[in-house]
Order: sequence, then C-alpha cells, then structure tokens
Amino acid sequence: MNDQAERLRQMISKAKEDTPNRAKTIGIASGKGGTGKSSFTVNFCLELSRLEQKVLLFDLDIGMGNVDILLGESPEHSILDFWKKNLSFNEIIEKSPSGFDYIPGGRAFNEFFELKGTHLDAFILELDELTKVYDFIFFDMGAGMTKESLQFLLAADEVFLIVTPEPTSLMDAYSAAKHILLSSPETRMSIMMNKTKTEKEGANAYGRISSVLSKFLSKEPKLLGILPDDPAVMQAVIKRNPITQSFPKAKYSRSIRQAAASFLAMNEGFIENTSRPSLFMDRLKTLFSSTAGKGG
Ligand SMILES: Nc1ncnc2c1ncn2[C@@H]1O[C@H](COP(=O)(O)OP(=O)(O)OP(=O)(O)O)[C@@H](O)[C@H]1O
Repeated sequence: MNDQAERLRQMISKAKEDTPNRAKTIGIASGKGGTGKSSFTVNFCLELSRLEQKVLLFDLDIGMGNVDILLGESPEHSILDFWKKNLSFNEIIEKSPSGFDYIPGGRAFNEFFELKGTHLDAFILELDELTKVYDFIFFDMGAGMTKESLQFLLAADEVFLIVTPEPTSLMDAYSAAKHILLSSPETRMSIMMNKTKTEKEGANAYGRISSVLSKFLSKEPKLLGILPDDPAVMQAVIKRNPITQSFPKAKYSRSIRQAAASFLAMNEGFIENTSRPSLFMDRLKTLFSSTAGKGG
C-alpha cells in the first residue's frame, strides 16, 4: 500500500466522521457499444471500495445486464424483480466479493422498464434511502439511450463518458454529450479514454472531443484518465474476475487505480448533507414527473 493512498484514506475517513453525507451519483454512458464501459465501471467501483468508499453499482442495462457476469456471480434476484415480484431494493442488492454492492440488471430479452405510478413512487423513495447509505452510486447505462436512462444521466451529479480513440466512438460520444448538455447545461462531465495504444493517442483524442464541445457547447469536460488497450482485460473477462483483482500489475489495473485515486482527491469537497433533500432526487423526481403522462 503506498503512502499516497494511505494519506488519502485517512483524509477521507476524517471527513466522513465530521459530516454524514449523501451519495454522489454518477451516470456512466458511452454512446456506442463495446467501448469498455462495464469493465471500466466494475473495476473503478472496486478501486473506490479499496479506498474505503461505500459504493453501489446500479446496472441499468435492464434485461441485458452484465455486471454480475464480470464479477463471476450468479445473483438470485435482479432489478426485474422490483417490477415482477415487488421486491424492495434491499432484497435485490448484492454484496460483491470485490467489496462494493450492486443491483443486477437481470437477463430477459423482451423486458423493458417503465417508471410510472406506484412503481415510480416506490423507486424514488427507495433510491432516496440508498443515497443516505452510500458514498457513491454509479448508474451503468446500456449502450445507446432510452428515455428512462437519459433521465438518470440528466439527474446525476456527474456523467462519465467512456470513449475510445476510434472516430465512430468519438462521434457517438459527442452526440451523447451534446444531447445531455443541451437538456441539462449544468451537468458535470468527465471523459475516460479507453483502449488507447499510447498515452499520446488518448490525450489527442480527448483534445479533439473536448475542443469540439468547448467550441459548440461552451463546455470543456474533464479528463478522468487514459486506459491502455490491454489484452489482460479480455483475459480477466474470460476468468470472470475483475482485472484489478486477477491481474493487479497489468497496465490497465495501474491506470484504473490512478484514476480512482485522483477522482477521489478531486471529490473531497463534495458533500451533500443528509439533513437536506438530495439535489439528485429532486432532479430525478422533476424529470420523471414531467414525462409521466406524455405517453410512450
Ligand atoms: N482497455 C481495454 N483493452 C482491451 N480490451 C478491452 C479494454 N476495455 C474493454 N475491453 C474489451 O472490450 C469488450 C467490450 O467491453 P465491455 O463489455 O466492458 O464494453 P461495454 O461498453 O460495456 O459494452 P456494451 O455497452 O456493448 O455492453 C470486451 O471484450 C472487453 O474485454
């Protein structure tokens, strides 16, 4: 354990003793499928929990969830049981062997989720309770955007866009960012460059998307980190054991660790006190109630 990580841990536990906080909510999107969003999210959550953060990963790729697969787990329930069996979130939440909790997205080809009526009320109420329990709640969206997943991205305190240097990924990420920022200009956005051949390639690709966003939408997203194209990622997927656990010395694992530590250091000042209503919940309620009754 290096000194820097230890210092960070001590600073955080001191801050936690001083103020009970509300979870910071983060929506993870990519625009295009296959950019490595789920692998990144699982490993990032794992690293944050190693840094003593209480983390919940909500797999919102409903019906096509793969967080449990990446963790090598076969959970009994999934978020689908919230609709089908009226289970509470507490009955669905799984404790991963990697230290963080998660809500599985489940598998069912023709299921879709629609939040309205009593389900919407129960969902909001239960999620509100979870924001008092965790330090971070991550929403892993499916590739592409549905009306529902967009609401979570717009309400979240921050959005991470997982992007590769391929022109198709950059273009899709730009479209996703544009959509989010036009609907919610205050959204904080960070970009994680993935599958890069070199640091320079990652930095250049980030520079391209960031300058277009700055020129056309006056918004410059932060760079969360640059992750290398590393064959160990796929080996870990095959082993169904997150790479930061199965190959802790791999280049990818080192970069994730670095990104998690600097993200945490940057978020040290983020404290939403539990005595106040959550801004995230307020935004989510407003977004869902404004679309309820519009049909479709
Ligand atoms: N940095 C990396 N280096 C090499 N391979 C990677 C890297 N990141 C992800 N991959 C590989 O890319 C593929 C897609 O990864 P993953 O399933 O995490 O993507 P995703 O964006 O969540 O996909 P989708 O959104 O379509 O579900 C997997 O085969 C994974 O092993």
